[in-house]
Amino acid sequence: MTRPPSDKNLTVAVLGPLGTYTHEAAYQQFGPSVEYLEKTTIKDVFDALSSNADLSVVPQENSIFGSVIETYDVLRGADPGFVRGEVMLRIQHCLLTRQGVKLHDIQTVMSHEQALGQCQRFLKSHLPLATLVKTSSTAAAAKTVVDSPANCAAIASKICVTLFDGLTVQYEGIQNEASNFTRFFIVVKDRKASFPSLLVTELRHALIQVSTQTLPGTGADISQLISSLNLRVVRLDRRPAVTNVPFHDIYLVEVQDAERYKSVLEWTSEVDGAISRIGVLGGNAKLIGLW
Ligand SMILES: O=C(O)C(=O)C[C@]1(C(=O)O)C=C[C@@H](O)C=C1
Repeated sequence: MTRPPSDKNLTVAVLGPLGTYTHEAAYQQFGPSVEYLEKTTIKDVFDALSSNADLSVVPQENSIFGSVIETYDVLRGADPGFVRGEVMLRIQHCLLTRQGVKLHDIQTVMSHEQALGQCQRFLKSHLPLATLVKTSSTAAAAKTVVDSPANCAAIASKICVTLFDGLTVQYEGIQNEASNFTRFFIVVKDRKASFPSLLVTELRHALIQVSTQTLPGTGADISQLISSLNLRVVRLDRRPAVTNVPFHDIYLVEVQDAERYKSVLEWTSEVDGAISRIGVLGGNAKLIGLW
């Protein structure tokens, strides 16, 4: 492992523009002394690890709307980066418009698909006829509303009102449930990449890509592969493998066991052992996170 960069020199890629929840989550973890790189899409945030970012922060799952598909679509790939930490953020969505706009004027509501999904109930009851437009992020929607016709609104964080001139909060806390949290992953380039010591945790998590042989009927099936890990599975996501074999999937298996594995060394060797067992059974497994 190379020497960890000092916090002052750290560059952290986030979904932009500034004002997104991803930026807020990264700021909660790393504060004002690091440099934030604003990227247009979640894929771009991951890709920044191959150019100028030391770390990337990406949304992983929301407590109302579930897994963030764009993130898992990168995590299922050949070079997905390596998860080294997590941050949890409370999400309070607001309906933002230009000043002077009334609720009945609104015909278009823009936001990231996660935010539109988390606010479905409000949209159905207050703006049932509005056209919903997906944007690359919540803050991108807020920024667009500033220069759009008055009948446009955005779902975004209240912070956007202070960042983009001319916006006002029409409604606050419009998500389906008062309690709303998004969990974010902190990602580095690969397992060998350095990471700040503040990310060393007691959580004992690992994230593993698992898939069966592509030819049906050869090798162990997915339930045998996952049970051969012999680790406590806490999350399971599945995405198509995007090969020419239809319905061949990649499973993203998150395991955790802080109770049983007190030392990092013991945990790491247990996870590495579990991955080799999958290979012995004829499956494919790749470690893509350890924190
Ligand atoms: O658009 C943003 O503000 C983001 O940071 C993305 C994102 C997500 O993809 O889940 C992050 C947190 C909220 O759940 C809504 C949107």
